[in-house]
Amino acid sequence: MIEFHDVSKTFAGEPAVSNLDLTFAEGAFSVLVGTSGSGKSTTLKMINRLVEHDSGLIRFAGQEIRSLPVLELRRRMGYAIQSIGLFPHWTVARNIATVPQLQKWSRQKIDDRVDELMALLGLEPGLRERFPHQLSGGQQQRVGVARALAANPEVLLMDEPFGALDPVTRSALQLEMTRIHRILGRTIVLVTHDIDEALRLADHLVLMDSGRVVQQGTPLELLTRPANSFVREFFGRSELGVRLLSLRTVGESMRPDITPGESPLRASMSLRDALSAFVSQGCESLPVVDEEERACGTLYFRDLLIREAT
Ligand SMILES: Nc1ncnc2c1ncn2[C@@H]1O[C@H](COP(=O)(O)OP(=O)(O)OP(=O)(O)O)[C@@H](O)[C@H]1O
Repeated sequence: MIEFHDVSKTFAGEPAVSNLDLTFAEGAFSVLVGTSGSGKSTTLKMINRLVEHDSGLIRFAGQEIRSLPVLELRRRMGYAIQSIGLFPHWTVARNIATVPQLQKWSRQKIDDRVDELMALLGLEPGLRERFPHQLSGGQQQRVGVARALAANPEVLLMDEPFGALDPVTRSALQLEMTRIHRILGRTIVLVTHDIDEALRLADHLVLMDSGRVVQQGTPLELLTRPANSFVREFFGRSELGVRLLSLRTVGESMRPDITPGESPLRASMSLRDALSAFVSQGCESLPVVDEEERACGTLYFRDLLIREAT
């Protein structure tokens, strides 16, 4: 869907990103993670040409992005950022409808789309005519995401979209994003410096440092097969997430589908023990049995990393 070939960018002679080779697959939830100043935002902004790359090639749906008119490119990509940028004197409904209005959709189609997106993002219909300052931070972020999705973009680009939120609201919105991604199957590229957020959301995780990709792959690959000591130490800091896993059971997090497989987990086991089983077996899902050894569901590795906001 989006490919980078040997892409570099410097600002005033200082390299911001160097020789990036990346593929963001269609329908995948890709997450760029790394320390401050590692080049994550620059990478994201090069996709919609808010930042122009100096060298190399970036393709979107097979076409070199510079061969597309910049407005067309941006119309095909939703963009949601931490500072939200809602228009303060516009209602929630009008903010969400920004792009459809520019594209001159009919009033009815816009109204229907606003209703649909508010429901999708868990925004009460009563908030429709409110102004941004009359919303909580979490509600504002939801409106920002709804606006980015309004015109059915092929790609959703998100730059620290939950950065300013308290941990509980942040966790709730992360959960919403995984649900929305599952429903819409849209290609998402998200930037964060939060390790637990990255592990929870990503299908494809890209770890950056000093403008370079240090390692990319599934979260499980990066956790279990770190390419070097930097990767190991970086994820070592997510110990807190692992500790939290010991508070919850497999039964609470499994899905009801029954899948065949050896070495099943017990529903009463803690997620921390389940994590050890995933790591030692190097697989993405494991069957679950109840106390009578009857198959009762499947635990997916990625669901381990989604914490409920309770
Ligand atoms: N417009 C700009 N002008 C000059 N330098 C810039 C500009 N944008 C980014 N940089 C520099 O490029 C490097 C990469 O910045 P970038 O914002 O991509 O990093 P980041 O990983 O997203 O960091 P953070 O998590 O702190 O936002 C940094 O050294 C930054 O100072």
